[in-house]
Amino acid sequence: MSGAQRLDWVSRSATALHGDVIVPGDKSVSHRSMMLSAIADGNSHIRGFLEGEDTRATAAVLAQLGVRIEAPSAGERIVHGVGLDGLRGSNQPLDCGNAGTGMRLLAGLFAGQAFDSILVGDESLSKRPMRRVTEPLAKMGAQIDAQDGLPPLHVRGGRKLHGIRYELPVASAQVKSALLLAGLYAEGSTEIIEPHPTRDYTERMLQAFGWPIEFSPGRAKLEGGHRLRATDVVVPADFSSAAFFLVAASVLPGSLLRLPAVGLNPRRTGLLEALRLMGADIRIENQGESGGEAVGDLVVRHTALHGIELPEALVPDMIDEFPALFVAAAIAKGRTVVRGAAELRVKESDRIASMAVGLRALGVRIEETPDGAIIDGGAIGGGTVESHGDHRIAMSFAVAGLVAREAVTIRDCANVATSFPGFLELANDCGFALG
Ligand SMILES: O=C(O)C1=C[C@@H](OP(=O)(O)O)[C@@H](O)[C@H](O)C1
Ligand SMILES: C=C(OP(=O)(O)O)C(=O)O
Repeated sequence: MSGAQRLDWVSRSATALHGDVIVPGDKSVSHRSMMLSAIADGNSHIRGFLEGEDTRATAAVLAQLGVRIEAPSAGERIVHGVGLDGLRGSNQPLDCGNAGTGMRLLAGLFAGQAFDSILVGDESLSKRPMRRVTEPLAKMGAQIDAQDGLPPLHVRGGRKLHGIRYELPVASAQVKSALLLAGLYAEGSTEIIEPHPTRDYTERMLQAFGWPIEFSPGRAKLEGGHRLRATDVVVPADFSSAAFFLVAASVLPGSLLRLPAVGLNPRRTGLLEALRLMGADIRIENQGESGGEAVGDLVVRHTALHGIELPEALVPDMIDEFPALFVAAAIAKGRTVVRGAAELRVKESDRIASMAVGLRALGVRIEETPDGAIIDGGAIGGGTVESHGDHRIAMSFAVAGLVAREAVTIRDCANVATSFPGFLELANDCGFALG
């Protein structure tokens, strides 16, 4: 995030990780729960809401547009829905912070409003491609102005939207969700076809709020002209946050961790499969359902990992877990090859480049390819690495430091608060030596 908040961490080798680690609420589900509650009729109660900067930015944008949001306790929100057409325009820019999910979904939601909105973001978000949403939204009749396809986005109000059938060129739940949210305001039906199924939280949550929607893996279809009914939402723990602990306990000898009640939507758990292919010992216990989502306790024990050729089909199901996977690969015995993951280059940082530069600084042999990397595992040395303003890069190098021969200094870690407030404390509570 901003230069004024620069915060460096040092991660040192530790003996073993033990205990229960309760990770915070899911970021994707939290964003969506706030957006749908805001435009529903009636009051929705959200539990497990992620108190991260990304999801709080989404809540602040909706509050700026006239939605009353109460926060009776941490992770709890009561959202007084204003109905589908109840948002009121603001003459101030709407700040999405660091959140690609926030900006892209809100662009879809605001495309059908009567008022203009200007969506802005921080330095990292200001470099992220927005044509993937502005172009298909324009096909629906929206007008969104951007310079070279980058934020700020000026979403023009008062446009009449119509549904489209759209085949996504890249697997992206954010693009799919932006179009579905615009589809609520469109005449006729909006149908999205995906090249590979992506997380279906928007579809499930629309259904929970009473909007008729057809969906199956890789396809979703809805029509305009209905209403959303307020409902209660229980947000599961975020698998992407759990991921750092899955890798940490897998690579550090003697470790045994339990991560209770983690969301296990199959479109999110690709890393579980990848780590198991590498030899990891991760079990699921107490499997059940919470708020319509599969949840379970993840129990992870140290085992020696070996390199793999990552099956490309797993890529969309673990799209946010590659920085953590790269660390596992750097420690595993043998070579790991990742292909088909070019999307990593347009996240909060270019995650292939950020990891390659950082791992090389720690003495790891890694070769970048346009859509992945080839990593030769072995010992990790110490050194200094940059987070590149990217929360997942920062946390991944904190994991690398656990097994490094010397201390690993990670520059600029304040951004961790975007998705995982309290990471440092939780990590140290289970045995990290991070400060
Ligand atoms: O829909 C979502 O909540 C998300 C979708 C993914 O992005 P893409 O849609 O760009 O793949 C993911 O990387 C992001 O962290 C959250
Ligand atoms: C890519 C991510 O989020 P977003 O696109 O919302 O910034 C992430 O959290 O890894």
